[in-house]
Amino acid sequence: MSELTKQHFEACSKNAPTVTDIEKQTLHKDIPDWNFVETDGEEQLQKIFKLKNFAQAQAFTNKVGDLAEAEDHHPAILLEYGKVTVNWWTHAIGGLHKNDFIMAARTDAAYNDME
Ligand SMILES: C[C@H](O)[C@H](O)[C@H]1CNC2=NC(N)=NC(=O)C2=N1
Repeated sequence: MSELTKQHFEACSKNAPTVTDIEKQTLHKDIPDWNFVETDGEEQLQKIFKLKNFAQAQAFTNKVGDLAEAEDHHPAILLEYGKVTVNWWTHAIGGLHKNDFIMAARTDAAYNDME
């Protein structure tokens, strides 16, 4: 499990900077299966998770929802049969903050708990 999962979640104001390219590269090493995507001009982390069926995908979606509520930091989640697509970014700054990498690592841990 990535050490990032245990890192402290930082309070993030709308004046906080997005991660630098160097920070991005370093943080990405902990969550290498996540892809950088751009949606509406905002950079996001995205990963597609495979599950056995709809019920499992729904259960995983709920786990991710619980992680989000615990930190008041929310992803976009697309729930499909046997498949969940999760996007993390920080709406307040219109891009990526370290918090998004922490949430991605926690999402991976929640997925590993499903198996
Ligand atoms: C008021 C509330 O704390 C904010 O609107 C939160 C809610 N969840 C959030 N989630 C994400 N991903 N980014 C935010 O900037 C954000 N802001």
